[in-house]
Amino acid sequence: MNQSKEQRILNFVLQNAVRGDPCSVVDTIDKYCSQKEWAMNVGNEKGEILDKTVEEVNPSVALELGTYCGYSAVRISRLLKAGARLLTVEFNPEFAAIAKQMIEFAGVQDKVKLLEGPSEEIIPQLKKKYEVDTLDFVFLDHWKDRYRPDTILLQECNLLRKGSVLLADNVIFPGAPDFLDYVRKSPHFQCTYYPSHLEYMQVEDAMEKAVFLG
Ligand SMILES: O=C(CSCCNC(=O)c1cc(-c2ccc(F)cc2)cc(O)c1O)c1ccc(O)c(O)c1
Ligand SMILES: [Mg+2]
Repeated sequence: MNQSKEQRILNFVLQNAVRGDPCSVVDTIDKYCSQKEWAMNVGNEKGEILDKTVEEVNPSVALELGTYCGYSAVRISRLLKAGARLLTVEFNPEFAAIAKQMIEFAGVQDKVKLLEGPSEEIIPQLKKKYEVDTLDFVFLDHWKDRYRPDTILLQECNLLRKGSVLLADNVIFPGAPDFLDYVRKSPHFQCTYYPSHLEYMQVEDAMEKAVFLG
């Protein structure tokens, strides 16, 4: 049976990146996806905005919605301090299987917990089943029409505290207009807009940071 694009990306990493070196995994995925096959990783340009935000927050507990092949899970976890952890949620079992192997090859498996299932089911389980008190950082990169409902769900589940930082990918392309409208109009969020480009393309995109004010 012919391989999926995601399997081809993983194979390219297994054959060309350095095992246990997260930076080489990130660079190798970017090399493949910019030269061979486009894929919906956050990419290096928006990845640098992600890096700066993670370094600024220095989270003990981080959540990612939308793992895909594990590119941003590796990118985020390489910056986490000792003892900090990333919970990453993936809906698609094929993507989750690829991401698991990517995370293990990068050597960050001790920092990353991959949760398979829809975000709307997993978010309400975070406190009791995954022993989360509150989240310091949330990276939204899953279905774009889930950003707004899941942001509301995070608040309803008391998973945000004063200063919790949300960072959303693709707020311009494919776009998350209802999320932007919600956080920018809400008195509970302080928002910052970061213009950028769609990964590996010269198409306009952007990221939005929304800090929870309590
Ligand atoms: O992961 C998923 C769904 S697939 C990934 C979503 N991401 C995108 O759709 C995505 C798409 C594009 C893009 C696509 C076509 C273009 F022509 C141009 C751009 C770019 C991105 O950067 C993206 O992130 C999930 C669903 C439900 C859950 O509850 C859950 O936890 C996870
Ligand atoms: Mg994205």
